[in-house]
Amino acid sequence: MTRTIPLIDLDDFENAATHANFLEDLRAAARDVGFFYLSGHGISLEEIEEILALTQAFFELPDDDKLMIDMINSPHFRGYTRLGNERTNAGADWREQLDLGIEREALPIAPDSPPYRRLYGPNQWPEHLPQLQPVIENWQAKTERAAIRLLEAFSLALGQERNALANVYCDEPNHRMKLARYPGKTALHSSNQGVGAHKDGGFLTLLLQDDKGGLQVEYDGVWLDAVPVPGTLVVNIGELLELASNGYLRATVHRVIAPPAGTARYSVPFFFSARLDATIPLLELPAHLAREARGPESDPANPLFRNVGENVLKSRLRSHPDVAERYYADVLEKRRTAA
Ligand SMILES: O=C(O)CCC(=O)C(=O)O
Ligand SMILES: [Fe+2]
Repeated sequence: MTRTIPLIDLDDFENAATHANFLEDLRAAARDVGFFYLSGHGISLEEIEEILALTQAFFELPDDDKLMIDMINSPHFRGYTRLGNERTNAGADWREQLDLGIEREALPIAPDSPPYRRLYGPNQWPEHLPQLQPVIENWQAKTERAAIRLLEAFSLALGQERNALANVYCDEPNHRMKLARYPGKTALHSSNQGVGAHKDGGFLTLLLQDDKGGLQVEYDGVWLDAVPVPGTLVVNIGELLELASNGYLRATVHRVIAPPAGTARYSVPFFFSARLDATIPLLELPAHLAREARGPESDPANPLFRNVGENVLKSRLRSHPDVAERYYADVLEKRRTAA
């Protein structure tokens, strides 16, 4: 049994000489640890440095600038979240962040529209950092491309057609991302929780982290450190891929430990999901893989929904109770009375 997080090179996918081994390594990495480092993702070191520098510049803006784009202004869960205002696994997280999604107009909402339609809409951009928007849009395009290539590779590795999952993201792939800053511990805040233990809700997460470390992956009952590897992204499986593969692949539990006093850690997670109106298919696995599929995990505290919009909305409502109360009171009320 390995106890290290493997490295996968996406360039090996398109190369006839390495294609078959690549698929086998990908399947094994995703099945075993559920986390891997990714190179060959098509993003240059300059682009990585550029987005990390702008992430830092964003958090160095005066508080007033950041609070002007507070997430509480946005029914689409876009914008700035102050330290301590986000919750994971019933604890307060210790990071500040800017949440971003696909830039588009809000959809018209009718009384019987599914609530997840409220998730579509514009971002909130900081007025005094105009360089940010083009850099984010470039990052979204590049990571989306890498995520789609990976999903194609996963489909093949699971014995499917290359585009077996395409109809759940085609035309309208959906994703969200954030810029995050984890401050070091202080006398006032000595908890270890940067972000509490959780699974990601989408298909795949492609995360850029700086060189500080602190990301940990649960593997066979122990926490493994996802030690930073320069130039790579860290990829993990989300709940939608767990559902599609009938639990053959598992959405991996992970967390972030707060950095030591006097330092800060920056990260840029990108969460690739699917059309919000899509339903996740159950892939028919070849017999030798189907035998090893455990079924999706059933956790009453975290139900997994095949309806993409519902699954995405579930984690948004849980992470940002203040935004939920303001714009989704009707949904919360319905869930309370149904419970
Ligand atoms: O910042 C990180 O390294 C991980 C963040 C994370 O797991 C998340 O936002 O879902
Ligand atoms: Fe996560």
